[in-house]
Amino acid sequence: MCLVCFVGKKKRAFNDQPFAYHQEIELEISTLTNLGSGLGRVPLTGSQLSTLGSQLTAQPVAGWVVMVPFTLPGERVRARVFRNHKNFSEADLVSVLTPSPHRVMPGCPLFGRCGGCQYQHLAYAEQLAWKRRQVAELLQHLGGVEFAVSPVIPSPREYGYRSKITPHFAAPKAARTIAAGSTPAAQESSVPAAVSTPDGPGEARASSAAVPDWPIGFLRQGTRFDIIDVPRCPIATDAINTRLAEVRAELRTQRDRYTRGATLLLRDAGGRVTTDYDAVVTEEIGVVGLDDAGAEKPGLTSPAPSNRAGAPLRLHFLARDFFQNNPFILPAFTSYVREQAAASGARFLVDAYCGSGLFALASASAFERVAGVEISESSVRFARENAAANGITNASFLAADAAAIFAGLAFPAAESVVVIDPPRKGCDREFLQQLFAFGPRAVVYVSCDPATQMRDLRDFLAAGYELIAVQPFDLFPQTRHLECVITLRRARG
Ligand SMILES: C[S@@+](CC[C@H](N)C(=O)[O-])C[C@H]1O[C@@H](n2cnc3c(N)ncnc32)[C@H](O)[C@@H]1O
Repeated sequence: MCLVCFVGKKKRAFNDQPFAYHQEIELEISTLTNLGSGLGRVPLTGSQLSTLGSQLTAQPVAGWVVMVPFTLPGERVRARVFRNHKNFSEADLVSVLTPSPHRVMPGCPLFGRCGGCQYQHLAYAEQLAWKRRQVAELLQHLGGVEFAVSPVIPSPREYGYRSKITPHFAAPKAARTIAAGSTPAAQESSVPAAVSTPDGPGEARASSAAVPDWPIGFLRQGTRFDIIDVPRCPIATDAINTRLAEVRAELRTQRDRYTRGATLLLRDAGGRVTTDYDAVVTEEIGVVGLDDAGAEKPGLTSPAPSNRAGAPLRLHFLARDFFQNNPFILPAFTSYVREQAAASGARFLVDAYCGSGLFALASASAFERVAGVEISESSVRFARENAAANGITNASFLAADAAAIFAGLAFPAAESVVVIDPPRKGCDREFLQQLFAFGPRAVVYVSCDPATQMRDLRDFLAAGYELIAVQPFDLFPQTRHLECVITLRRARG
């Protein structure tokens, strides 16, 4: 049998093997994927196996893989299949039959419908444990090494930490009155019915009636174009949420002026929120690495970075440019990078992909000289200004592709450490070739995508570097994202 279902705006034949469209199945969730979805296996019957026939690349010995977002390891769930792939199926959660002891009430009424968060239903300590495990698995599968991963350093704030959000809206004319769960995309993957409690429908279903006809918010879970209205985002700072309410009200009064969709920026720097992409904002990396009793927080072995005069770093940058989005963890994060770099015994530091100078300036007091490279000219302009404004005189910055830093670099390789913090796609080949040709004594590789980081790790190992430390940081609580810092030392060559 072949149904036709909607995928985005195109009609596509539904592959009904091994499950029919919207067939309900029961399964036990065994693990979480890197995308934050629960994964379980369902034994197939002999006739299902023979119908699948040549489609199978391998016999699903342990059972057919089914991904069910918003479920947790150890849970038994009922799920509704909405897509079959070659080797796995995707299904929506219908109900949790046996809940995990780690299931908690999500902090956001839109959890499960908004595509932004994946883990609000999982106790924070367990989020950290799973993220650590995922780094270990990526190390093994993509990096090709078994190595002890340190416990994930938590964010001081589990909610209210994000200092930047970018909500979207479509052209008002294109927007139409929709009922949650009734759009084509939502038909394809309907809203999970029970993301909060095992037997309760949760807010997601309860609030399905009132949907504004001009949503301003984030992408709906499981879609690429459908925007869900988000009046408040609990992972963003309070200041952002206050401003968000004002911005949304202003937009709605001027609705007729918009002929196209757009993406808004709300950037909180020290409690002041701007929506102007070209505004100059300031972030202070305060000395907040101590808990209320004055003890150091786990993971911090020295005070947060400061300039040579001992004052906290104050960094300026353009609101549109890159800056880390969780300022509360930055003292621990930048201290760790500086300590790892300094522990190599190097006298010189290169900060590749340096943005407005975060790691170079936070580490400058531990080195004779630091040099940064960054492709964004405005970020480099601010990195230079930030050095001067913080009284840092041993830092220089180059506006160029990262690979360009090595030509003419006056630092001796044997006395140098390179900090790398590339975009999600990881390091460019050209950059790695130049880096290996230079051959610094150590590398501290910071990444917001451990998958590309572990892919690059193979090249480091092949080039004669050995892995010294793997330290994840949770910059993004309630989401599947994490930051990982790996330290490498030159072993030979
Ligand atoms: C993840 S951010 C890190 C920025 C900085 N380390 C920080 O933490 O604030 C990556 C940076 O790499 C820059 N970038 C992207 N491609 C680059 C390239 N080919 N060469 C140099 N910088 C690049 C981006 O502009 C961005 O500022």
